[in-house]
Amino acid sequence: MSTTATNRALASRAEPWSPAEFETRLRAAGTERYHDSHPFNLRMHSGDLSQDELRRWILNRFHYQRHIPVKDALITAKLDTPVLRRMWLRRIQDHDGQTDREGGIERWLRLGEAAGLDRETLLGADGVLPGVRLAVDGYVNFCRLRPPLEAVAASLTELAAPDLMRTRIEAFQRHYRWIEPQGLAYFRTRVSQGRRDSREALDLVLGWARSRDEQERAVAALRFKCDVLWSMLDAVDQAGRQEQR
Ligand SMILES: O=C(O)c1cc(C(=O)O)c2c(n1)C(=O)C(=O)c1cc(C(=O)O)[nH]c1-2
Repeated sequence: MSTTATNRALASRAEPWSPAEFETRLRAAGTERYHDSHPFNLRMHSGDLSQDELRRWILNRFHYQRHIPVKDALITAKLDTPVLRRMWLRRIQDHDGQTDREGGIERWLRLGEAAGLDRETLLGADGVLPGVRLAVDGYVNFCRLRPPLEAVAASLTELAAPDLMRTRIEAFQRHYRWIEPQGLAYFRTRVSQGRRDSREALDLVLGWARSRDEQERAVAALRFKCDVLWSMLDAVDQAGRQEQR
């Protein structure tokens, strides 16, 4: 038996963690390797990114943003009650809006414009780095292939996202004044949306994961998602360093 299979067999026999301990482990998994401590994010927050580096990040992160509603549609299709589907459908609407010219994707396009990137460039996706494409594909396919428990647990990186948004807004206002302030609307909106989304997802995961094996799968899903976000920044960071040579 492989190590993973052996661990699973042992986990399936172990007592489940108490709800409090499970929540503590989830929160720890979501913060230990969260991308707020990635060197690229640290440089962003201390004002050390060049205009090109920040534009490259905005363009590459747009690839992630535009796939969030796709992965949320895959999750919605797995949910088996109207209440749950309605809850998850709202996430798609948050990103896609109810009509043209609204929603999170539109706000991200406006962030790009505020930073001097036109929407055709963002939508054309020519500058999306291979590592970013793979990381985003990895996340979308994870949500396509895994059960709802793991797909929803993967979204729990959002537990830490609202704090990061606030840090980012302050950093942009202080260090990157060349970005027009109305471009920051995306981040402002995500503070409350992220808080609500992560609370809902946490309640689902705490309720669904009954056995120790399920609890461990949820924690592993969250670690995987941290790796997705980390790899995207690795790719963006590396591209900047190559350019400087
Ligand atoms: O800028 C960020 O650092 C950040 C992180 C995350 C995250 O932690 O997954 C999301 C977002 N932003 C975000 O804007 C967003 O809409 C979002 C959706 C999800 C998700 O997994 O469902 N994560 C995130």
